[in-house]
Amino acid sequence: MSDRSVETLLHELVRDIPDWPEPGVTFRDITPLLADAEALQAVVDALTELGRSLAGGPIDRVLGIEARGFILAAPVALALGAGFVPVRKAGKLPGPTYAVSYALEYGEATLEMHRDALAPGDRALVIDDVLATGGTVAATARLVGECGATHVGTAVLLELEALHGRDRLAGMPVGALRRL
Ligand SMILES: O=P(O)(O)OC[C@H]1O[C@H](OP(=O)(O)OP(=O)(O)O)[C@H](O)[C@@H]1O
Ligand SMILES: Nc1ncnc2[nH]cnc12
Repeated sequence: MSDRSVETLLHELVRDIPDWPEPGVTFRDITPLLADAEALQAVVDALTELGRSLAGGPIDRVLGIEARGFILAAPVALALGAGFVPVRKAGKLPGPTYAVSYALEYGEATLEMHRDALAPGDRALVIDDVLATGGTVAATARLVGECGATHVGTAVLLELEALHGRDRLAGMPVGALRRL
């Protein structure tokens, strides 16, 4: 366990990259945080607890969103004793999928999930690194709904409040370890 709080770790170890991937965007780079063993353990523990409290009940599957979400969601799934489900960018999953297209802070994307990844009634927790415009989480919640499963919550490291993602996710249980 780190002596530094999760808030402090996120402050110290997430680095701002100005004008990347395009002018006007300040990219929040989590790679220094991932490279610090204590910090990585601390944020995985904190996301696990946040996810548990958002869900307020059983969690059958933890969904990780490609690519940075994968890194955090798999250890959270292990900690919760739940299975892991990858939500991938278009064209990467081999089986029949559901697909949803959405807009990002920088550009557009399509997310896919295997149709049989969740059974009707499954309770799914979503884990990602950054909540920005909310498009990614909204698309993922739609994929969960397509399976007849329940989105019990989304937990992220960072919420970029200026982009008002939470407005788009009204009514969904969403939590962030740090708000910027
Ligand atoms: O709230 P939004 O505006 O939808 O943005 C948040 C998403 O943007 C980033 O993913 P990106 O598509 O850049 O993928 P990456 O993890 O592969 O870098 C980030 O990891 C979130 O998934
Ligand atoms: N500014 C940002 N930094 C890192 N990831 C992001 N995803 C969307 N906007 C982002």
